[in-house]
Amino acid sequence: MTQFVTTTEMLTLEDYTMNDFDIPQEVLIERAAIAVQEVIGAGSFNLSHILVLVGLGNNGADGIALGRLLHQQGLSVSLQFVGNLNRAKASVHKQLEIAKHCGLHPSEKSDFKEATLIVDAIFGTGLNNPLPEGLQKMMKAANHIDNDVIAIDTPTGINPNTGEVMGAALKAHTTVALGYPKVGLRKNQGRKYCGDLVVKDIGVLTPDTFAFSL
Ligand SMILES: NC(=O)C1=CN([C@@H]2O[C@H](COP(=O)(O)OP(=O)(O)OC[C@H]3O[C@@H](n4cnc5c(N)ncnc54)[C@H](O)[C@@H]3O)[C@@H](O)[C@H]2O)[C@@H](O)CC1
Ligand SMILES: [K+]
Repeated sequence: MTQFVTTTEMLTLEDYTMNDFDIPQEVLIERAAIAVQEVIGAGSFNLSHILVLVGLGNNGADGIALGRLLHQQGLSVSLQFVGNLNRAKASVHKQLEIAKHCGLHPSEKSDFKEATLIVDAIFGTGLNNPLPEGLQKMMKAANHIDNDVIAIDTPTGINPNTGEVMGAALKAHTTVALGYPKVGLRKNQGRKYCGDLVVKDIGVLTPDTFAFSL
């Protein structure tokens, strides 16, 4: 049976992996990106133009790394930041530098309708408040466009612990859960918004003695 986790449990396991085993965060981010790239490759998505919506935390960093891998595959990729880059985590700046070295630069506002596939890398397990109003509008508008959406880890706007919609949420065709799926994906609206749930190992380690709460 699939093991679901709370965000606190996921953070504990990520810290254990990075601190007790000295596995750098960049390794987990790269593996997250490769995992989503594999799901995209195995699916029947239209890859004519891929729009990656990038947030300011580690979920965004996963998205930039994925965008870079898809760009290096020869695909047409736009990276669009959601929020002010000046407030982004160090992991986002680091991934952006790498992407730029590889020839992938962030785009100004993109037309969602031009994208045949949207990657949702705005918020993951860090979402802890209702989405800002502007973002709620963007999510509602995007839900009316008929293109596939792949969510990295969780669909943006879904509370990863309760499955509730935090103001608005982006409906995914497929959600690629990293390490373990978060419990909100099987509760309330979380189940509907995540679409097909694919769980991928990204090398997060779990102590033998770890007591899962679910
Ligand atoms: N912890 C790690 O080192 C790893 C995390 N990973 C990825 O990182 C994600 C979690 O990353 P983060 O903890 O950085 O969080 P997110 O990237 O989900 O969110 C970024 C930040 O946004 C802020 N925020 C939350 N709700 C908001 C709201 N409504 N309006 C505005 N800002 C808001 C919070 O300060 C949060 O830290 C996971 O879902 C996964 O995709 C993976 O890359 C593996 C490694
Ligand atoms: K996401």
